[in-house]
Amino acid sequence: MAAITAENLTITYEGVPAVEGVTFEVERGETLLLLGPNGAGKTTLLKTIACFHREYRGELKVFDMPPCEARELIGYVPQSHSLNERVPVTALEVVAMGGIYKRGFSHFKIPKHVLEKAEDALNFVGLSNVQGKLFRELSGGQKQRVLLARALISDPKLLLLDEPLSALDPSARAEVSNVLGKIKRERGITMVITTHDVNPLLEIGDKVMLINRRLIAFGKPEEVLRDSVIKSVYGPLARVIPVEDRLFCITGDVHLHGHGGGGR
Ligand SMILES: Nc1ncnc2c1ncn2[C@@H]1O[C@H](COP(=O)(O)OP(=O)(O)OP(=O)(O)O)[C@@H](O)[C@H]1O
Repeated sequence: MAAITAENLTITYEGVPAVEGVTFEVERGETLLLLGPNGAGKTTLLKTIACFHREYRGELKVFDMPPCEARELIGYVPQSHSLNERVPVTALEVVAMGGIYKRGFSHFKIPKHVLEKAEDALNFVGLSNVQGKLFRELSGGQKQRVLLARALISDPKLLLLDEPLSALDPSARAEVSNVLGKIKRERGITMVITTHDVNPLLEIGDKVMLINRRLIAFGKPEEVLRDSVIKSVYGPLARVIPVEDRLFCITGDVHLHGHGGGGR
């Protein structure tokens, strides 16, 4: 059974399509990198898989169920800067909240077993040393790892991550990519990761999907990341450069940060 199946999927906002006629499948345990320019429909597709947005036609199944029936199996990791940071919560409390909401607790007393799971999750992402620190005082890379821990606490079978590397410096990007690799290797969780910059994630991506409202290309990284495909979406300056045994994809402004850095 596939983790995600979409067939002729069209997603609309008040009747206007943001994603149109998309067909693809993600196998269990696979990591899919979802790539596309601004406004291509990446977040819309992710939110629809997560059951946050429900206006679609065509077929969409998550573990063979409609997305809203599969919610307990799905972890969603938003962009870290989309969180309200005025509330003074600690890293540990942010992680524990992932367990509380899923289990339907209505009051803000975190049960001991949830706190223990939160500690384990923070340990898994390498952040046990900051558990008592305020979330808003953490670095960008630490915040993103806390959000990963929060999603992991409810043992999801599918993790949906919206631009987990955006607004991070190269060393923080490497930190977060390493944790994503660990989640894939040690937990075997299926992941869909939206990104403008595919380069730091290529090591963990089994498949790449390029969309621009419609599906442009879907397949293994070396099948999708080809000059002609990238140029068709990002224009003539975009290109794919083979560097030793890996690919480097330049889709916009050129920022080369050395090995594992990001060209966009
Ligand atoms: N709540 C909404 N209501 C109406 N239209 C929306 C809404 N959210 C997104 N859209 C539109 O849907 C299209 C796809 O947007 P989406 O945010 O999914 O793209 P994206 O690929 O994630 O873009 P970015 O990389 O800039 O985040 C855009 O045209 C956008 O304006």
